[in-house]
Amino acid sequence: MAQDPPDIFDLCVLGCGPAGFAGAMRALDFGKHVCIIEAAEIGGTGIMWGALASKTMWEIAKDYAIANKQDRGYRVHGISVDYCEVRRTVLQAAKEKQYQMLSQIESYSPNRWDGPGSLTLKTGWGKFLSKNEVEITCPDETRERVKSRYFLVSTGSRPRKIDNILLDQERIFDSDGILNLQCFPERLVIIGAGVIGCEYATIFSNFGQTKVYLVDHAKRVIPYEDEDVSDFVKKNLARSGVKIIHSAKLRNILPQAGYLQATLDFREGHSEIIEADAAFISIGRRFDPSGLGLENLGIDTTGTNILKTDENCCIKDNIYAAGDITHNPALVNIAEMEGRYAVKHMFGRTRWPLSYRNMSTVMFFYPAVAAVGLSEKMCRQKKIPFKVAYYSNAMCNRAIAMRATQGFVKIVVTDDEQQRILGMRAAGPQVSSTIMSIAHFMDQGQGVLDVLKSIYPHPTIVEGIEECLRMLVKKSIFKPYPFPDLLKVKSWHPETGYVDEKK
Ligand SMILES: Cc1cc2nc3c(=O)[nH]c(=O)nc-3n(C[C@H](O)[C@H](O)[C@H](O)COP(=O)(O)OP(=O)(O)OC[C@H]3O[C@@H](n4cnc5c(N)ncnc54)[C@H](O)[C@@H]3O)c2cc1C
Ligand SMILES: NC(=O)c1ccc[n+]([C@@H]2O[C@H](COP(=O)([O-])OP(=O)(O)OC[C@H]3O[C@@H](n4cnc5c(N)ncnc54)[C@H](O)[C@@H]3O)[C@@H](O)[C@H]2O)c1
Repeated sequence: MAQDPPDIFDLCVLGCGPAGFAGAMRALDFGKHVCIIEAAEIGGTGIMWGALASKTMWEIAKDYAIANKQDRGYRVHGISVDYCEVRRTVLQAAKEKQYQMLSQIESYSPNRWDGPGSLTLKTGWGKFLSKNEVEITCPDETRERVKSRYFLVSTGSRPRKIDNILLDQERIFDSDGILNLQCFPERLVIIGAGVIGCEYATIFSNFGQTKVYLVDHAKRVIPYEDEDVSDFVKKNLARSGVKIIHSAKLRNILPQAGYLQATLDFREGHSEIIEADAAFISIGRRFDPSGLGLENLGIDTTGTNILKTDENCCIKDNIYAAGDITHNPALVNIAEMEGRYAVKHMFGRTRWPLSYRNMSTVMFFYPAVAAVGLSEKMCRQKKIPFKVAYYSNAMCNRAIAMRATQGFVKIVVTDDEQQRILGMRAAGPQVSSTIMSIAHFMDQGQGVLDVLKSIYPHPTIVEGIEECLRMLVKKSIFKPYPFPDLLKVKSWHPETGYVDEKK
C-alpha cells in the first residue's frame, strides 16, 4: 500500500505543537495531503518545553508532598528524591507522547497509506518564499522547497527575556531551558509570579529540597485573577515555604563563583540582594516572527508582538495561523481549537463560528486552581451586576475524607431571576475535571435552577458545586449564617458595590 507524495500539498503546517498537529489531523479527516514542517521537537511547547513536561513534574512533586504528610496515621520513613530520576521520568513522559504523534504521522505517510490524503513530516526551519511556497532549512543545512495551496502558521511563542540578563540555561533558565537543570538547586530565585512562575514555585517547594524565592513587579501573584484567588495561591505557596517578594524589579543577576547574586529594586526606593544557586525567568511569552519570511507575504509585523488573525484564524488569503503565535491566550486547548477551526475554514467545512467563550483553564499549584468564564474582577470591569457564592471545601465530605480541605468553589451568576452562570473559580483536588461540569452548563446558557435538576453522586468533590449553586437560590443544606468564613453569598452592583446576604 503506497501512493506518490504530492507535488503540491493541500496544506503545509509550519510547527508541530498542539495547534499544528491538531490542524494537520483535521485536514487528514478531509482526505487532504498535508506536509508538516517541524524545526525542533515534535509536540513543541505542548509536550517538551511546557505543558506535558511541567505537569509530569508537578504530579511527581505533588505525590512526594502527599507522601510526606503526617496527618493521616502513617508516616513514611527514609523517603528521598533524586532529581536525575525525576528528570528522566519527565523526559520519558514527553517521549511517550511524541512517539504516539510520530506513529500516527508515519502510519499515514504516502509510502504506508494509500489514501485518501496523507501526512508527510519534514524536519527543519520553514520560511515563506511566497504565498504558495516555503523553504525548509534542514538540520544538515541543506534546503528544500515545499509548495502548498494553504498554509497554517503554528510556530508558537518564546519566553520573554529581560534585556540585561544572559540566559545560559545552565544556572539562569527560562521555560525553554529548565529541563537542562541537573540537580535540585539549594536556592532558586524565580522572576515572574504568573502561571509558570507559581507552577514552578509549587513544584520545587513540594519537593522540599530547594528554598524558593518568587519575585514579581506586581503587588500580587497571578495578578490578573480575583483578589481572593490570588491571596489563596499566595497563602499556599507561603505555607510550602516559598518566600514571595512583591513590587520588586530585577536590576540584574550577577553570576559569582558557585552562586548567583540577584539585585532587586523596590518601588518604595530600597534595594535587596538575594543569593541563589539557580534563577528561572518566567515573565510571559511572546510571538517571535523572525525568520518566518512573513515579509515575503506582505505581512508587516514590525512594532507588534502578536500576529493578527480574523475571526476564522486567517492572516491573509490562503495563510492561516493558530496557537500561541496569535493574539489569543496561550493554552493548549485554544491552540488545538484554533488549529482545527482554521483547517475547517480553509476547506469550507465550518458549521458555526469560532468561540472562545467558556474556555476553561487550570493552574497547577498546590492545590490546583481552575477557572472558566467571568471572574468577579472581570464583571466589575465590565460593570455587569452579579451574584457570587463561595463554598469552602472544608464543608465537602469528600474533601474531608481526603484530608484535603484547602480549596473552594466560587460561582458567579447574573443578578436576575434567571441566575445565568457567568463563571466559576475552584481550587482543590480534582478541579481540573470538575470545572468542565460548569463549563458545559455555561455553554448551554443554563441558569442555576436548570442545573440543580441533576443529582450529584456522593461523596464527591462536585457536590461542592451543587451546594454552591444551591446557596445562590437559598436552598443549600448548610447555611452561610453559622459558617460565615466557609460559606458566603454576595451581590455586586455598579452603584452599590458589594452587599452580603446575611442568612
Ligand atoms: C512551562 C509551561 C507550562 C504550560 N502548561 C500549560 C498547561 O498546563 N495547560 C495549557 O493549556 N497550556 C500550557 N502551556 C501553554 C502551552 O504549552 C502552549 O499554549 C501551547 O503549546 C501552544 O501551542 P502551539 O502549537 O501554538 O505552539 P508550540 O507548542 O510552541 O509549538 C510550536 C512548534 O513550532 C516549531 N517551530 C517554530 N518555528 C518554526 C519554523 N519556522 N519552522 C518549523 N517549525 C517551527 C517549534 O519548534 C514548536 O515545536 C504551558 C506553557 C509553558 C511554557
Ligand atoms: N496551567 C496553564 O494553563 C499554564 C501553565 C503555564 C503557562 N501557561 C501559559 O503560558 C503563558 C505564559 O506564562 P507566564 O507565567 O510566563 O506569563 P504570565 O503572563 O502568566 O505571568 C508573567 C508574570 O511576570 C510578571 N512580570 C512581568 N515582567 C516582569 C519583570 N520584569 N519583573 C518581575 N515580574 C515581571 C507579571 O507581573 C506576571 O505576574 C500564560 O499566560 C499561559 O497562557 C499556562
